[in-house]
This record gives sequence, C-alpha cells and structure tokens, in this order.
Amino acid sequence: MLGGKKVTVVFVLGGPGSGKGTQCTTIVEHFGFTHLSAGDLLRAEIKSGSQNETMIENMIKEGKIVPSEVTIKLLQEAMIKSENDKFLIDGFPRNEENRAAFENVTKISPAFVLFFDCAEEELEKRLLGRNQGRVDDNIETIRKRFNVFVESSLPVIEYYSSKDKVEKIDAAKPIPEVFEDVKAIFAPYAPQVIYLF
Ligand SMILES: Nc1ncnc2c1ncn2[C@@H]1O[C@H](COP(=O)(O)OP(=O)(O)OP(=O)(O)O)[C@@H](O)[C@H]1O
Ligand SMILES: Nc1ccn([C@@H]2O[C@H](COP(=O)(O)O)[C@@H](O)[C@H]2O)c(=O)n1
Repeated sequence: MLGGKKVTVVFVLGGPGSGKGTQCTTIVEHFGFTHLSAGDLLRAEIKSGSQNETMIENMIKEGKIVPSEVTIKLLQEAMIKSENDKFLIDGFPRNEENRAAFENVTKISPAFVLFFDCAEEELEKRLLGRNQGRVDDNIETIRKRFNVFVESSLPVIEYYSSKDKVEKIDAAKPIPEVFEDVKAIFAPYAPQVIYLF
C-alpha cells in the first residue's frame, strides 16, 4: 500500500548499460507500467536546484550510491503523484541499504526483480557509445560503476534470488530479442481485452 493505494512494483536491475532504460520504455508501451528510473530522478533533482544538488552530482560523477533516504523520497513522491498503480523501478535497489530502507519505509515488496545479465566488455562498449552527455559515461567512472555493481548490487540480486523472485534475462542479445524474453515474463500483466456483445 502507498498513500492508500495498492501498488505493484517490479525492480529492474542489471549492470550499467545492460539496457534497463531501453527495455523499460517498451514495457511501458505494451504493459501500461509507469517507468521510474532512480538515476533519472536523481539527475532531475540536481537540475531542480535542491539542497542536495552538489552531493548528488559528486556521487554520480564518482559512480557512488546516494544515501537511501534521498532516493527513496524521490521514488515515493513519484509513485504517490502518479495515477498508475504499476511501477517499474529501474536502477533501484542498488545496495543492501537501498533494499532494506525501501522495504522498511514503504512496506512494499517487489512482485519480482527483472535482472538484465550481460558481460562487462559489452556493457563498456555500449556506455562509451551512448552519447547522451552523461557525466558518468567516461571510462574512469564506468570502471567504478562496474565495481559498485559487483560489490553492492549483485548481493541484492542474490538476496531476491534466494526468495525466488528473480527473472534473469540474457541482455547480450539484440534489443528486439531481449524484449521477446521480457514479454514472456510480463504476459500476466497484459491488458485484458473485454468483448461486449
Ligand atoms: N540489447 C542491446 N544491444 C545493443 N545495444 C543496446 C542494447 N540495449 C541497450 N543498448 C544500448 O546501450 C546503451 C545503454 O542502454 P540503456 O541506457 O538502456 O542501459 P541502462 O541499463 O539503462 O544503463 P544505465 O544503468 O547506465 O542507466 C544505449 O545506447 C542503448 O541504445
Ligand atoms: N539507486 C540509485 C540509482 C542511481 N544512483 C546514482 O545514479 C547514477 C546513475 O544511475 P543510472 O541507473 O542512471 O545508471 C549511479 O551510478 C549512482 O551514482 C544512486 O545513487 N542510487
């Protein structure tokens, strides 16, 4: 429950550049979820001139994880503001602190965790070719983000795996093929067509 509304949450995790954002955009179109990217919310918070602006900017430049209370507040506000009740939370939880704090504060457990699995060599190539002007898409920060992913984010995926909640996708395939695999997992969330005779 969130502000009196029962919500479905899917966490979308995977290494930097594994295609989380790309696939979320298509999931939204087909399955009516709202996409909340923790990274995008933090980047918007920098632009809004918040009191946390400098801290968030420095953490992103260093590939470090912003304290949970900041990110959770942004996610909660976005979910409450939305009229939807189905959310893809992309790039969160990134570490054990994120995970435990989110469950404690919101009392929400994810329906499942979508995990995009891909080798670092391919991820590095994608990030260096992304060309979106992100301050963290340079080789030095990319390597730091890979380390944070292995040391802090993989244990979160292992935690949910031990609860049988992880749907692992081979994210090294081309984008349309990855979506075919994603589509099969989201089939139970397909909009119902009701025929009125
Ligand atoms: N399956 C794929 N094959 C090849 N390129 C891909 C694939 N999926 C995404 N890309 C490209 O790789 C880059 C990174 O993708 P995307 O931004 O979706 O990753 P992400 O997991 O959201 O990254 P981050 O965690 O850094 O925000 C983009 O340029 C995107 O077009
Ligand atoms: N839960 C999170 C998510 C992201 N960050 C910071 O933002 C950076 C970019 O995230 P993307 O998901 O857009 O790649 C990430 O490297 C972190 O610095 C965070 O702190 N906590």
